[in-house]
Amino acid sequence: MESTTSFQLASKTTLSLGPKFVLPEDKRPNLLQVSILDSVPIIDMNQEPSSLVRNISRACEDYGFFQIINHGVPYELQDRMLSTLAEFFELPPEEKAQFFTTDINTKQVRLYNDYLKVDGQEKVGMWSESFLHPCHRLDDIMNLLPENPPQYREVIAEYSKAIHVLMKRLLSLISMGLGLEKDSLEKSLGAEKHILNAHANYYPPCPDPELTLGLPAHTDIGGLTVLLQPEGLTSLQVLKDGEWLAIHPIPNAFVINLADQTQVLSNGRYKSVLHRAVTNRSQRRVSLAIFCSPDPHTIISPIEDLIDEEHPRIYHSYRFAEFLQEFKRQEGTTRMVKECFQLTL
Ligand SMILES: O=C(O)CCC(=O)C(=O)O
Ligand SMILES: [Fe+2]
Repeated sequence: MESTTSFQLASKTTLSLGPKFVLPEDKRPNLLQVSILDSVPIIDMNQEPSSLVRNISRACEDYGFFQIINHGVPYELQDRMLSTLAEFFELPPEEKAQFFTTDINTKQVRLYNDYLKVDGQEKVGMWSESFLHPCHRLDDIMNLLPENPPQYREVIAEYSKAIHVLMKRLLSLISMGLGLEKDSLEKSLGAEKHILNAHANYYPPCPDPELTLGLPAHTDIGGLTVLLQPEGLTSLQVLKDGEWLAIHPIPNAFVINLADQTQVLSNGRYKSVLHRAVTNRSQRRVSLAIFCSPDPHTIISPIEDLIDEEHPRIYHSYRFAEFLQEFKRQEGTTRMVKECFQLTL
């Protein structure tokens, strides 16, 4: 068994912030500088189709992030999903240990503690645990998923099915916003071959949120992300014009963000932006991101209809497996993966 269980979040008591978790000054969150004046748009999915497309398109261009309400996924299911995840993360460490791994190449189901390399070497652990696994075509991997809590497999199956429907609807609205056929983005992400991954995050209460981060600044690498965050705790922040903006949770809403492949497919018109999670002193927080990504064999290339004299091609074509390889190579850094596939103009 690997010795990666150093961060024992199963404990409900306040953990001490050992030096392993303290970021150097220039990497700390600087919470007083987070803007409270602006946040990302809130979009009602029940509005008239042409204004819905227009509002989503504007949010994609200006922020790369938005929240949606009236999306059709039952509130009760969201609640059940988050409490099931909390139960999982709070299992005794011995029971969770079977999922801990640092093997990012072969393990499909992974529990891990994210980190940043400081000065290119030393690892500073993030104040979180993350649990990642595929959540589509679940029959193929069901036996690898937790048996405890006993409802885990059933709840994740029901939840991801509902999110998959929502994801397809969002992809078609985003395609229309780009002036494309409604199935264009989904097709470009490999049509039926696309993959859904569940990325659950657990942030215990933190004795000093100024010294550490829950998740470091990153962009998501797939095509589109649907994030469920709990009510009452503001933790997610997004970078806009060099400033961090907080995304306050709204009851019964999802946070939607564009990920790297959509930035490339849209030839840079829609942005996949940096975001991070900060910690809080008082309560544990659980969030769940569902990533929709291409299969590793899918060729990703800016969509031809979005390239013209005024908008010359920014990225070259690549197999998604190459992107994943570069992503892994940059582990522990504030990754700049899509930049490696940019054409030098
Ligand atoms: O916990 C959050 O709000 C952020 C999660 C996130 O960015 C991710 O899972 O990629
Ligand atoms: Fe993310």
